[in-house]
Amino acid sequence: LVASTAGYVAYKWWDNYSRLQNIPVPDGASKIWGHEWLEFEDDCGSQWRQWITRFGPNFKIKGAWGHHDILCVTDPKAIDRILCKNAYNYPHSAVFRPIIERLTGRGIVWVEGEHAHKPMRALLAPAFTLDRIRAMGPDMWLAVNNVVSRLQSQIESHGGVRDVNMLDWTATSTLDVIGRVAFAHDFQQGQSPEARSIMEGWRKQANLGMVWEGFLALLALRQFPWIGQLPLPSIKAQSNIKNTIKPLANKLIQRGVSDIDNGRDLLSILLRANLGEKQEKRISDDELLDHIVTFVIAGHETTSVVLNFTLYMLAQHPEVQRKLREEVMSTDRESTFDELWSSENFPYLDAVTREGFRLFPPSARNEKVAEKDDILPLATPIVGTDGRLIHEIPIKAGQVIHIPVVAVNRFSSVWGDGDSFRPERWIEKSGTPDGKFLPGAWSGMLTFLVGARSCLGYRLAVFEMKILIMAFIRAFEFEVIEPIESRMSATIQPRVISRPEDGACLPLRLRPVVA
Ligand code: HEM
Repeated sequence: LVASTAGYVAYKWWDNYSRLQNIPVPDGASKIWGHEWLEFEDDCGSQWRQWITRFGPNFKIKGAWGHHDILCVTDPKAIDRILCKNAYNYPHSAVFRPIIERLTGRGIVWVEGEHAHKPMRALLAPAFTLDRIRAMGPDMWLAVNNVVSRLQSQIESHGGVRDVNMLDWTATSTLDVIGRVAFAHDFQQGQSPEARSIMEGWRKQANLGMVWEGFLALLALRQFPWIGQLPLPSIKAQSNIKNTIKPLANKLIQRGVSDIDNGRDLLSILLRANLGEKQEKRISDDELLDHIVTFVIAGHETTSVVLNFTLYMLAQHPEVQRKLREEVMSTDRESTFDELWSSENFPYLDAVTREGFRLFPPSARNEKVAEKDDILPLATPIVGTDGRLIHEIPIKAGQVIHIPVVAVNRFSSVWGDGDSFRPERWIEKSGTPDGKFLPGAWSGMLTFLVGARSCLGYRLAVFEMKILIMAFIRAFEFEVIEPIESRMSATIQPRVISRPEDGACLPLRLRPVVA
């Protein structure tokens, strides 16, 4: 026993020693938690930005519980290698795969490897073309208007001003939109039992992810993956959303072909495409349902996160809010995709939307693991611990890599005043990298990632966000009640600084807009 323990410790030491030699490492690592606790505690990338300022765009951090060092990468050429040029060598970390399977089933976010992922993406991509998204406009407006009207009536019945936890309303509106556009389902402004169950399930997961216990649970799963197979209530709860959505979508499939002939929703589009395929190339109903669950999960929480923080920013910056309202009140029409997609008709709405997506990427950090040895080229050489310049970083198989999306999106060297909410930068164009910094990434930012596994629904998300902001700003004035911080969880969450025990929360004061 002693000999094998000593052998294991020696192997772990050598494995870690032989990785990432000469790469700078910040001080202040805990013997037990490495730097991972500091990373977890971070408020929207400030810790990463401090490390970047001190050690340059690429450095390593110590892993918790003796895990090997983790490489943090923000160099654009290295990111291009990981996400674009050699993307299939960098799958999601093994910890997340079972969680993704429990959440969504074996859909496109779960699938790994070029041979499995590429054909699946080719199958789903035609559901997200410009024409498809264009046709979803009326359904999106219907869902958003219903939620806004319900909120208006509540506020009127309370005498015209009300303090509201906006989290409830943003989650409701994005769930209602995705219900309609993913599988023609009406979640009844968050009132149906299924909607309540989905939203409560998410809130619980988000709250757990923000606290010490959630951090510990992830470390335990990484160290002892078999824990994920135990019948623990918190692990079983991860399947609740999938188990709620699948029967609802299945009903639509069972209604038969005639009903889906003209459907504009993603399920009808996929069903029609599937029926057009030769028998041997068709996918099963079960796989189709996994895709729909994936769309609902990928599209619901993410969009509500960006909307939460954008509304908070607007509440914090009344002058921006007033200017935006002036612009969106210039018409009371339900603007179409073509009117909203380009920046020409509503330049300020476009600028506010981009600024929200830039500052608050729901997935603040992307984690990848190298499958095979590789070499990461660097756009800018870094100074190694021995003082010499490093032009490329050799990567060993199994290396865990963090891409701190939120820090990349806020780089002051790229964006100027990167931490400030300043929509004007998109109008002046002076403070935007115009796609030169990360070629191919939407608006030069990493919010939707870039490359082989970038977001398939980004057009839908941007269109939806503009409709949501337009509808809420036309209807209400937003005021800050208490200062909010942003916390890392599966997606970033707002929390009242003075009341962390409340969990995810966004109290705002709302007044109806008088036309
Ligand atoms: C604010 C809104 C959204 C953001 C910020 C966002 C962001 C992302 C990111 C970062 C990924 C990559 C995940 C990873 O591989 O680690 C992703 C993938 C994906 N997203 Fe989105 N997303 C949003 C909305 C949507 C919507 C509305 C849909 C569709 C209904 C959607 C569908 C997908 C799909 C299908 C993938 C998997 C792509 C693949 O692996 O090939 N997303 N999204």
